Amino acid sequence: MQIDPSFDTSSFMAVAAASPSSLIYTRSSSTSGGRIPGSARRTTAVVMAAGNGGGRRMPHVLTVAGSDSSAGAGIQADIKACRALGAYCSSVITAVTAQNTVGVQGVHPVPEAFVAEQLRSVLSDMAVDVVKTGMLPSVGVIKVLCRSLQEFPVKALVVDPVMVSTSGDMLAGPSTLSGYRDELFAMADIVTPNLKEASALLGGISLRTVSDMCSAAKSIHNLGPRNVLVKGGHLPDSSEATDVFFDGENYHALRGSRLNSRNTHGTGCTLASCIAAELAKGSPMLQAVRRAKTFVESALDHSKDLLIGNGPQGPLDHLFDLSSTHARTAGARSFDANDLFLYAVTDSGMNSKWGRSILDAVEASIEGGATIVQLREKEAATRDFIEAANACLGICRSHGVPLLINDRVDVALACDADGVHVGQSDMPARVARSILGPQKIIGVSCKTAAQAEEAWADGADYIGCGGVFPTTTKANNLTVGLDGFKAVCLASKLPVVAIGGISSANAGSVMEISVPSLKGVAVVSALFDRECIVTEARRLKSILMDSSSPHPKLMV
Ligand SMILES: Nc1ncnc2c1ncn2[C@@H]1O[C@H](COP(=O)(O)OP(=O)(O)OP(=O)(O)O)[C@@H](O)[C@H]1O
Ligand SMILES: Cc1ncc(CO)c(N)n1
Ligand SMILES: [Mg+2]
Repeated sequence: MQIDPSFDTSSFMAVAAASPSSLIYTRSSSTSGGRIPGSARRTTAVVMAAGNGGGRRMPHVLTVAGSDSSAGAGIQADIKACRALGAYCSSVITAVTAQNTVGVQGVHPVPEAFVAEQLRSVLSDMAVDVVKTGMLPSVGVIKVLCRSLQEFPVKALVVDPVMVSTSGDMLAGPSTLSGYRDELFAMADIVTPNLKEASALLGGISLRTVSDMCSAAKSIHNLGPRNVLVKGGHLPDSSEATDVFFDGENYHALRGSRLNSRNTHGTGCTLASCIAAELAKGSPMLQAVRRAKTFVESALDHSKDLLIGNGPQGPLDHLFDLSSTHARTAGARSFDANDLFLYAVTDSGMNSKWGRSILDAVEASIEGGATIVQLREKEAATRDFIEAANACLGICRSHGVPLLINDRVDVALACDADGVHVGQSDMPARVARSILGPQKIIGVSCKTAAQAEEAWADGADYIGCGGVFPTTTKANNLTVGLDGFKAVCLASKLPVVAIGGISSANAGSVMEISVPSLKGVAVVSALFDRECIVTEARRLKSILMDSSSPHPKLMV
């Protein structure tokens, strides 16, 4: 099987449309003795899907492997890894294993005829792009697979010659060695043995160095596969996890640093599945291998502190990316207007005047009681701004304090901040909302009731209204005064935070306006242009609490 690097889904749809789908299906149901229920209905569905050319196709990997009850390796790893990289993964189960983080307690092979039946079910119907193999417990299963692949050719075949688990337990009999060498390797686009498997395939030779791995890759290449990846996850005394890739001409040492983690069970299955997923997406082989290795590294890194099981070998969390997606989409942080109570807005000029890093300033404001932080960096280079925002986000998240970015929607996106605050001449809130999505917090600076109305219509969460008092922080800033401020608060459908010239001397008079929409005060110099930010924040907080109706958050 040749991999076609130019493979794309549209050309595939054309082939699918041209092939007599119903004929394929009829053939498959007759050989399965008519045991697939609803075959007539499904035949119609296939014809319709192929006929109208519509719908969304996903790159499709079929894994032919064993089930791992601990779900870190085997079929379970393959399905998760493929999905993490955007491919659909169907599965033909060759064996059911009983295993956990201690080791393998039992292996129950699936009868060969039933492996054949599963293969036919999937390959005859589901437009598989790439087949990936894992645990093939007997030479009989290898032969069944070779026959199926001859009958239903796919774009590429990835063979992970699983023989021994990381815990040292046998997952395939020695007779499978001949099955791999004499039958399957010749059909494989890539074979991915670990050190023990490479050694076993080559009669038990010792593999201790990267140079040994290169020789092994060449010898295995002579057995027929187009490419070989000898995995060095178990290379002794190495601070690196180096794999050797050989395409028949060139060797590539794929270096990575070795991560110190208990949770490495399933790295091999994951790597091979990721290669298969990338090939199904159309990547050329070396790129697929590199991307797969990068994914394994990320998964290892994200799973370092995972505590699953009591044995020495824990699983990877393949879907680690879902955690951040979940936090973003499950409304983990929906806007709470009470967070506006003591709103700290940073100022780089003041920080440099007092010789403070932005991070120290933010940390001190939170320690003193700030309930929300906005980073307002007018001069910083974008790269520095993102770096500072990432650091501040760590502090804010650990205290449950939302972090907003002034003006820069791109920076907010880059660091996954909680939202943005935009002024009247910045990006319109409506546009910011469409870019940031429904979960992020958006605040808008408003001086008039009309602007407050527009902010509400644009999907903002709150408005900042001012300058309530004259300020030197913002040049040429029109002061609306306490009366003008109160008028906007009364008109606003959104919660309001007061801003402009607010300090511990006048914060009480602002809160005493006591309009329901008024939720707090925003301060810049009253915190950051003072010697001790913590003290000033504490002072302000107590003034606000004394002069406002009880703050719901503080009553809990
Ligand atoms: N501790 C580690 N740090 C970084 N990369 C690792 C580590 N362990 C394994 N890898 C990488 O993971 C991939 C799988 O290699 P490994 O040699 O562990 O395969 P394996 O023995 O088949 O795994 P399995 O446990 O699934 O059987 C390789 O790319 C390897 O370099
Ligand atoms: C089912 C299964 N396949 C592969 C491996 C290799 O890690 C394993 N431990 N279990
Ligand atoms: Mg392995």
